Amino acid sequence: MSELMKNPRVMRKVQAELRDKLAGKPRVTEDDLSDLKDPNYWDDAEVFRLERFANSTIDFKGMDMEFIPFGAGRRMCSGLAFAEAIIDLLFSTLLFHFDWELPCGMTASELDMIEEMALTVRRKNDLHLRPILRVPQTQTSSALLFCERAQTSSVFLF
Ligand code: HEM
Repeated sequence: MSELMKNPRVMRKVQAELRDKLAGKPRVTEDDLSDLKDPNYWDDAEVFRLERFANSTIDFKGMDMEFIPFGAGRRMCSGLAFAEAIIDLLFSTLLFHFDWELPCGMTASELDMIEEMALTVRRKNDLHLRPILRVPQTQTSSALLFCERAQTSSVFLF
């Protein structure tokens, strides 16, 4: 907002674009902004399709501006290397050893995806899952111990 106030030309441009697009509407809703990932850069921009990154040369470390999960520039995430290592290890461990079920016969289409805006965007409601052990461990890891303990109480809070 500070930058927009300092640059009235940009402020006017953004406002004109919004007012043109939302002409006649009483307020802005999330649906009105659904094309903010830009379909010029992403096929099916609104679809969760992890494969899109499999053979991609797009850099997520702040070099390619269409994809900056850790931000970019001087104030970008200083935990990037740590997060990258931990998330790969954690998710690979969870997905390798366990299948995952929604509780009480709930289907994927019934799963609520409501988000809550805070310092970061997160799920509004906890994700309750049931882990089913498929590949038992041969060595103890803390992630597995956690899941195995959760498995005994049948519901896993994520
Ligand atoms: C998936 C995991 C993570 C994501 C997606 C993420 C994302 C981000 C983003 C988008 C920013 C703001 C960057 C900007 O303003 O341009 C940020 C800042 C920051 N992150 Fe992360 N982050 C993650 C994990 C972590 C971890 C594990 C740590 C610490 C161990 C960490 C420490 C920080 C710090 C200290 C900043 C502030 C940097 C500054 O303002 O100079 N982050 N992060």
